Amino acid sequence: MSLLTLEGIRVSLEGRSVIERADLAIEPGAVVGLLGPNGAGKSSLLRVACGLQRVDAGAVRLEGQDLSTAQSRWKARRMAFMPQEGGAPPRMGLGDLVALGRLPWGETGQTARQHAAVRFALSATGLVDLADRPASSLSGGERARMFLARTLAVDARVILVDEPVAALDPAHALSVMRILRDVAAQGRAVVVVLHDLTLAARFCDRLVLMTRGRILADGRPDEVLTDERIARAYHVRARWLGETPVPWEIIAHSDEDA
Ligand SMILES: Nc1ncnc2c1ncn2[C@@H]1O[C@H](COP(=O)(O)OP(=O)(O)OP(=O)(O)O)[C@@H](O)[C@H]1O
Repeated sequence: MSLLTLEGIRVSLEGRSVIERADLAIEPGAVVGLLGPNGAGKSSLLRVACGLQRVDAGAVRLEGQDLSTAQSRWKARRMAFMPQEGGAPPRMGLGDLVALGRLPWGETGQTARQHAAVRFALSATGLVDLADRPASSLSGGERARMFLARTLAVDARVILVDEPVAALDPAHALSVMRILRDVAAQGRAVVVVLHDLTLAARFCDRLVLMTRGRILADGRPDEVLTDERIARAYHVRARWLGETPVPWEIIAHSDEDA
């Protein structure tokens, strides 16, 4: 059974249609990459998926239950969302901010920080040594990893992340994509908005390509990322040079064996 389904979603904002019609079923165990040019509706669709965006038509179901009638704590324990803009970090330490991911479980303060999910999130994002730093003192990339860590700390079965690697250097981008794969392999469903087609093709099991509020294609990376579709969606020409649509790809950290 799908963990998360979006059925016949339509959204308009300030009189403009933002999502024309979208149907999506998300299964556990997979990383789904949500792609498309700026303004295609990716963030709007993620916000719909986690119940933050009102819809004009359609329904979202989480574990078969209509999200609009689901109890908020039930929802918050099952679904974690990392928005594109994490906002200015409040005046607190990084470790405490990541521990906020435990709030849906009724844990606060030190008990939350001691939770295995928080320790896992800090370690997976490479932030253990920064846990006592004020969140406001972090670099853009460290901050992005902190917000991802807070999302992972929820220990939710559905993880929705909007552009988690946009601010990251290649090594950290690689780490984050591997984390997403690892958590999906634990039987979770991961939906990740990406602009990097190389990372998307390499790490996602499935890609959903959006343009102008519609889903243009949905399938395996090699099925979705055709020259014709890349041109249609992004208005760029891509040349397929074998395994990936670019002549090189980042394959591992430099201290790892080839
Ligand atoms: N609050 C709003 N009011 C009016 N229009 C909005 C609002 N939020 C988003 N939009 C519009 O909806 C469309 C889709 O926006 P959305 O943020 O979902 O796109 P996106 O695919 O995530 O883009 P990007 O890659 O630039 O992040 C855009 O044209 C945007 O201008």
